[in-house]
Amino acid sequence: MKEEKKESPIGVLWGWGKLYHGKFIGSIILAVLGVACQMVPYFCVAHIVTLMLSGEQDFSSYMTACIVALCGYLGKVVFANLSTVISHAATYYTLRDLRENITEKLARVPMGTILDTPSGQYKTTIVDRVEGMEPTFAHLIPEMTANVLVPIVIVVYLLILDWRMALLSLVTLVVGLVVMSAGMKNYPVKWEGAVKAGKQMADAIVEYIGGIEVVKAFSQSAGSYKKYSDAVNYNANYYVDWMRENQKTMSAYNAILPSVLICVLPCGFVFWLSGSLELSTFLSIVIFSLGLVGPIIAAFTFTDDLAVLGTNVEEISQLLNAEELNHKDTPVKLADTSISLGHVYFSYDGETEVLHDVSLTIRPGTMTALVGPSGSGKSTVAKLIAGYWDVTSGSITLGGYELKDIPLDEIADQISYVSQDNYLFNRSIRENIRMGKPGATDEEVEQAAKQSGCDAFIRKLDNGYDTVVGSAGSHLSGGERQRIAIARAMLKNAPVVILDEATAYIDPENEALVQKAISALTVGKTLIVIAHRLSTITGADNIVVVKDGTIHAQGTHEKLLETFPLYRDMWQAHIGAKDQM
Ligand SMILES: Nc1ncnc2c1ncn2[C@@H]1O[C@H](COP(=O)(O)OP(=O)(O)OP(=O)(O)O)[C@@H](O)[C@H]1O
Repeated sequence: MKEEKKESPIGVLWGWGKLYHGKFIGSIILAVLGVACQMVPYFCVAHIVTLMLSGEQDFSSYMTACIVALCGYLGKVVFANLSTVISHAATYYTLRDLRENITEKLARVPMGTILDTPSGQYKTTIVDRVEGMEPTFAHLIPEMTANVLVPIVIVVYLLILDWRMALLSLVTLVVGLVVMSAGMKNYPVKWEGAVKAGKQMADAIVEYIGGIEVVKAFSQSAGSYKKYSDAVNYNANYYVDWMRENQKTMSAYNAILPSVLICVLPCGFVFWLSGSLELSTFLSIVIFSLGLVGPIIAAFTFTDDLAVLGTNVEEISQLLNAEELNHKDTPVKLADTSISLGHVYFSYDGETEVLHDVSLTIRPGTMTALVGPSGSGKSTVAKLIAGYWDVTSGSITLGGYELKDIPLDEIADQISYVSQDNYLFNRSIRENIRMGKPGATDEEVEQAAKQSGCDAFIRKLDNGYDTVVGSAGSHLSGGERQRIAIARAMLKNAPVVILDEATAYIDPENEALVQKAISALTVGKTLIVIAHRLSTITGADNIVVVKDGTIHAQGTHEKLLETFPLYRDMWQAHIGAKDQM
């Protein structure tokens, strides 16, 4: 098989910034001009030395050289700053686009991929790793290019002046490079380990904070905190060990690289004494050699960034290239809201099959209830219909079209999925409800809240509809969160509504109200309900009994009571439980 050629990390990076190539190229040109100007004072000093040695007495010649040197210095300051400003603008726009692309991508990958990844990892990639690209984009690209290019030009000039001295000025550079490459040999591997340690730490802290209620309730703070503190300690020790390992080579490198004169001076004296090197050339070369050091050291400071680039780019690319849900983009015209499942098989992990040969027809405008023991696969069926995952085999159609032929946003427009743990964002109640229909007026939002029976409790809150609900709606009770989620779905007014245990948290006092609201919401709609409380679905047009990932029976409440013992048992258990309440 032909192996696909992998693009270099710099190539990938350059591709990410393609909208801003003009700016990046501009910043490189300005940075080159800046470093070139930085070298001007060295030329001027060399020129002054030559003038002095030649016995020049004209004051204006010296002053001209000083003014040119000053201009060079000012030019360096202006060009370097302009380059930095432009490269940073291009960089932050690129990082913004990158983050937006990642979040857009997350909307297109199967829910399973997202749920199976600890949220700490997403935070690390989207926030830290993307931010880690800043030095590369804003500094490495313009500054390293400039700090490498200009010394090359100077070395060429030195070669013209005296090739022996030019080579001697490069000796410490070459030795420094060799020492550094020995030290950097394991850098990418080490950085990969550091990334892993960082991720472990992020996962541990996200888990600890997320589960803090459980931790407190079960007095396990020592135990669960240990996982976090272990991760933090591991991370710190990892960096300390790494630093210790590198200390000798880095010290040697730092000592060798700037000491250019170590060869230039003694050998220069020998050549001068032997008459093969002019004094003015010798002194000019000494001055230029010293001038070389600054840009070269500046260029070498980016080697760390270069070494970690591969790992960072790989991590971000993995997210950007994650497998997407298999859906077409061409809009379709759905005939109606009929839904049909044909011989559907499904596995979350590719190993354990959760649904086996499920076939089901849901007519438009009807109510279908999925009932069955816990873990039987009811939510899985509902989520497959909502397009959260692709089926492993078999087909699901909506309005006559295969689900995978309908664009994802069109499915989202057609279906409202209300579950028992609908997420509320840390914004006002008004904004949370408005998510059902962006652009809805305040009146529409309040109307939906009234219909879902939450207007009264919202008005009792200090800030009414403008009350901020806290992280994940933590300032509200389970039942309140639930009703807001129902209001959101009401506002959305999608033709297909899936209620996955949506009334689970509603207290008996509100249940009648919410049931009434749900009835109003679902008039003329295709409704799929998953309910443990069978009394809420006795009026369904079709009740589907799911057990062990297959459909065991379906029909009306009366028909199932008559013909299907498992349903009869479930009904008896439900009635019994109600009686005991
Ligand atoms: N994201 C997931 N990844 C892996 N397995 C899952 C996932 N979600 C559910 N499962 C498994 O799939 C099976 C069916 O789960 P599902 O949630 O569909 O059942 P259910 O009938 O809706 O249960 P309940 O009534 O308790 O909500 C279970 O064995 C469950 O452990």
